[in-house]
Amino acid sequence: MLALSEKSLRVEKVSKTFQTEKGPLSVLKDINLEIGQEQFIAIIGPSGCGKSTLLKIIAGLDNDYEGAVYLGEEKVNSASIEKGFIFQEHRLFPWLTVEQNIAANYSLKSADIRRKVDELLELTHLKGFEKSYPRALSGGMSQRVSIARALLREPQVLLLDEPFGALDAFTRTHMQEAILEIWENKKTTMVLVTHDIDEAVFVANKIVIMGAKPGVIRDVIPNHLPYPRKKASEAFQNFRLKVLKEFERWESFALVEGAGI
Ligand SMILES: Nc1ncnc2c1ncn2[C@@H]1O[C@H](COP(=O)(O)OP(=O)(O)OP(=O)(O)O)[C@@H](O)[C@H]1O
Repeated sequence: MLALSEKSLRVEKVSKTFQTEKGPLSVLKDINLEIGQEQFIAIIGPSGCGKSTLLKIIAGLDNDYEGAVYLGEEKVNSASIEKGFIFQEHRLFPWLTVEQNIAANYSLKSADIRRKVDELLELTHLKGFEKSYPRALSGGMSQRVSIARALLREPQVLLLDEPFGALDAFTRTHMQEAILEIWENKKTTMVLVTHDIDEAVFVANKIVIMGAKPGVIRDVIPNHLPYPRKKASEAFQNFRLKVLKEFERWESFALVEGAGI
């Protein structure tokens, strides 16, 4: 794999308004965020607060907004291989095998691609399934194929939009461990959107709490729990409670704000 250069991600004063039938809908307001290389950020927030919208803007999939997003010195204004995007649903090609899905528009006949695909099959624990078709895979395996496909493009940043949301609790934990293994191995910057506070505390070293209407950043909480983390440990539970309290504090604040009290 190519060595990654020093590049941090900067979101500067990003605001976004959708034009809807009912008029303009302000979804994001003055979002500022600095994500250092090799950081693992989790973004949590109530439904509809603009998490996915923010992730799409960071990815360069949406360019119709105010403010700016920088990757290193460069302004992000289009989707590029520097930013891999993982959606909640896996989006695999059903007519291609696992290895063909990972290679996608690259040829497996190239020795370099073959070597990289083999390395990723190993890393994502898909060895033995390279000739299988998506219909024969579980949800967790399919999502690992999507992640391997993104990693083949050697992204600087992996943007994950609720990637494990559709999985059962057991598979979810396995996937959280898998993504941490990938992070450790590839040193890719990770930005994960999740509804699950446990998940955020388990994987991230920085937790961003968003509020809704319009979407704003309420708080950024560093997570210094050492890896590997144990969900049943006292330290984990204490920190989880701290994040939960913070989240609920902002939620009740938002209710009061919304009620105009
Ligand atoms: N293309 C669009 N046109 C109009 N409104 C939109 C559009 N896309 C999203 N929205 C609105 O913007 C707001 C934020 O949506 P977004 O999907 O970013 O929220 P979210 O925090 O990711 O939600 P969830 O956690 O439920 O996935 C919502 O009110 C949504 O209805």
